[in-house]
Amino acid sequence: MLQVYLVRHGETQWNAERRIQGQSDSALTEKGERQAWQVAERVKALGITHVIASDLGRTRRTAEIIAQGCGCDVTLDARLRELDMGVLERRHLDTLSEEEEGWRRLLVNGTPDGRIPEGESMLEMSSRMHAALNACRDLPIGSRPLLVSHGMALGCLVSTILGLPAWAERRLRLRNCSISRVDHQESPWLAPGWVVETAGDISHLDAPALDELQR
Ligand SMILES: O=C(O)[C@H](O)COP(=O)(O)O
Repeated sequence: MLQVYLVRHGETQWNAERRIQGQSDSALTEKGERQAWQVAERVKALGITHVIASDLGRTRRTAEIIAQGCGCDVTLDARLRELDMGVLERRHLDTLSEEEEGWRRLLVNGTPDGRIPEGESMLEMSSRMHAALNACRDLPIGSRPLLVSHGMALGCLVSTILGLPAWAERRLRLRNCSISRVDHQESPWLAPGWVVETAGDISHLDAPALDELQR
């Protein structure tokens, strides 16, 4: 059975500042680097064969550290990027106007094509995240990949695997450098396809980790 590990990148400067990142980027903090090393330590005995990461800087750096621990190379896949937050990227959460907050609510209130102006919908993100996950099934038999991605992107992926809507991701805390695992099974009785084995595990971290909402 194919097991795929899902890791959210380490804490970044903008995570700490509560600044919206989306497909913009900021560097890992010292804590974020340490978190990535703790993931590497945790997974190095799991027989990871591939480390595949969103091509944004924060996920690439996290993946480089994990790959060093696992003795793998890093492969980049832009489909694993965070939601494109359009005109609100780089903005501090506490500076948003009522109208701008309304745009964010469109993402999570079930509006099918809800999006921030110039941004991406949750359905569009869900589609590319599933494509990236399903690409793991084309890896050689016996592969054990680890994907490095982002809070909303991974929350949306796990939620939709569970049969929840893409916007349910707000109900699932995936903190910085949390580890989740999804398995692909063939059993027709036990829901064939992807199943969630674990979600949001942070037991390997030595200090509390941020959720991007920080509330
Ligand atoms: O700030 C954002 O865009 C998200 O809420 C969190 O994104 P991240 O998981 O890439 O930090």
